[in-house]
Amino acid sequence: MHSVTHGAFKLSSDKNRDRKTGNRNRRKPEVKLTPRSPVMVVSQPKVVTGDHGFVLEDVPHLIDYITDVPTYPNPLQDNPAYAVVKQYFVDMDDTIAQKIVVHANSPRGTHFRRAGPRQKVYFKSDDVHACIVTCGGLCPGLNTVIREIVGSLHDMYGVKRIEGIEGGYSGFYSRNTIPLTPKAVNGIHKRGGTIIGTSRGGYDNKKIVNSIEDRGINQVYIIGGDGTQKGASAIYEEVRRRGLKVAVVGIPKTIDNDIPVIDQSFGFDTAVEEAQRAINAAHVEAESNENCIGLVKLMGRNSGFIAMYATLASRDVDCCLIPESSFYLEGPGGLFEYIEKRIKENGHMVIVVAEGAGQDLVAESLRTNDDKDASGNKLLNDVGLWLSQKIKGHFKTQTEMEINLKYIDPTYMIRAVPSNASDNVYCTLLAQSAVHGAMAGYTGFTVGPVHGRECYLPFYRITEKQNKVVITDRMWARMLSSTNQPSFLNTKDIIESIMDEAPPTQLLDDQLVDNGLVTKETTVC
Ligand SMILES: Nc1ncnc2c1ncn2[C@@H]1O[C@H](COP(=O)(O)OP(=O)(O)O)[C@@H](O)[C@H]1O
Ligand SMILES: O=P(O)(O)OC[C@H]1O[C@](O)(COP(=O)(O)O)[C@@H](O)[C@@H]1O
Ligand SMILES: [Mg+2]
Repeated sequence: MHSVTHGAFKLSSDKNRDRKTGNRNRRKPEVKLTPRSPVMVVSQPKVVTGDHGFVLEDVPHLIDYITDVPTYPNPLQDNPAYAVVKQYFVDMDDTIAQKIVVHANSPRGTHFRRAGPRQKVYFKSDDVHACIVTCGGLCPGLNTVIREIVGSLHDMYGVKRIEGIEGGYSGFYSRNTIPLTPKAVNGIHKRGGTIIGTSRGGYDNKKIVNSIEDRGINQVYIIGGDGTQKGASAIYEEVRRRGLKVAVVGIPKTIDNDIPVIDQSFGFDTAVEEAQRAINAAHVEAESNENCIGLVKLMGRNSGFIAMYATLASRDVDCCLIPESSFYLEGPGGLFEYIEKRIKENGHMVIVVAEGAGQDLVAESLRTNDDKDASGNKLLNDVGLWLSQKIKGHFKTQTEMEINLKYIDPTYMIRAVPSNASDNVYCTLLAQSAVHGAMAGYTGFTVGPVHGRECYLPFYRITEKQNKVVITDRMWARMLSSTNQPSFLNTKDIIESIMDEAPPTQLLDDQLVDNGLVTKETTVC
């Protein structure tokens, strides 16, 4: 293990040791490449340690691989709007704790670098040539993030050259760019979608970095979900391998809220709010018709957050089905039994199903579908349609009860709306933090709030796993108690859920040390 000092901390890096388990040669931050991309050397995580089990999972900086990068005073110091803020610039040693529920003897645990403007910047305003790209599925707030990146670069740092890459990653090498000026982006936050377009697939690492190099771009803002961030990480690695002075910044986007570590993703709040309209409609239909079931399908490929939060918010939902919690239809404790009971008691019911729920059951009765989208994401069977048919079939053939079923699929309508007020504010903070980070010379990072504070996170922290609803957690229990639905849980599900979800920060101090995640060395400030 070798260590170097970095600010007030000590930077430890053991190339052969797994950062989390401490086992040798078992785990390295994963950068998956498309088959066409050649194997690439992945830079080591910057893990910094301090007193009392303090660990900083730091992000790369241009000076990590380029020597003699000149610095300049931050132009914000002359900005009248910010001059009044007491201590506007972020202290170099400010970090944010990942875990805030602690005991008296808890180690200080994992921290992330606090986002925000720094005293020194590593780009002269006139030299900045920035670009923005949006990739993957739509999400409310994309236009707000674009608008606010342009605004922050222009108004705070006096940057004039900002371009939009058209139509996602492939736009880097197959399309013209779109000039983005404050005037061009004025008012776009009131529109859904993305003014620069998006796409799945088309990721070609070498061609993208060639395009960045050829165009003389030196700040790249990449807005997208888990797939996009894996691509962004590989772009950063290639930029670094070529020794380019280019800041590569990710801004996590996912309507499904499936990105880990950050509090929540932009657009999620809007999606939950918009889902209420569909649930209300289902409830009105269900209440007004005899023995009626209102069934609503919501987005959530692998994570059921939208369904869970929309259910909790609405209070009209009798059953919520999500990918993380398997369910079954027939027999005691099954869905059909519960529906019969609710209809007999209430005369109506509302079911919310996330699109990724029950895919194993659907695959059993439909032709197995192994199709993938252009990005390699598995295409899902329509669980809403399948469930409608199953419920109708059951009541027709197995019971005396006649039921009505109204199926509502608002999925794309929810995704296409503009972001609400709270998401707009959130997107503004994300964009400003991203710009401050790039101007300060940080690179190879993504930005997001951890316990309400904007942080710079290394790419691997948000791509190594997906954020999922923990069905042994209090939130799911709150949801179950609000609907009174069966839990459909068996012991195996509970054990699997606990094994999957135990976060590394729950480790105790000694375990952290034993596992080689931190060293016992401390640094003299
Ligand atoms: N493992 C990966 N490595 C590099 N690029 C990827 C990877 N996965 C997806 N991409 C690219 O990222 C973009 C968006 O990915 P996608 O999965 O469709 O959406 P999202 O980023 O929202 O999850 C696509 O252009 C896709 O080709
Ligand atoms: O039909 P499309 O546009 O490919 O996307 C549908 C998928 O996109 C999502 O809205 C978001 O997925 P991404 O975060 O991967 O973009 C999923 O909820 C949904 O399954
Ligand atoms: Mg995705």
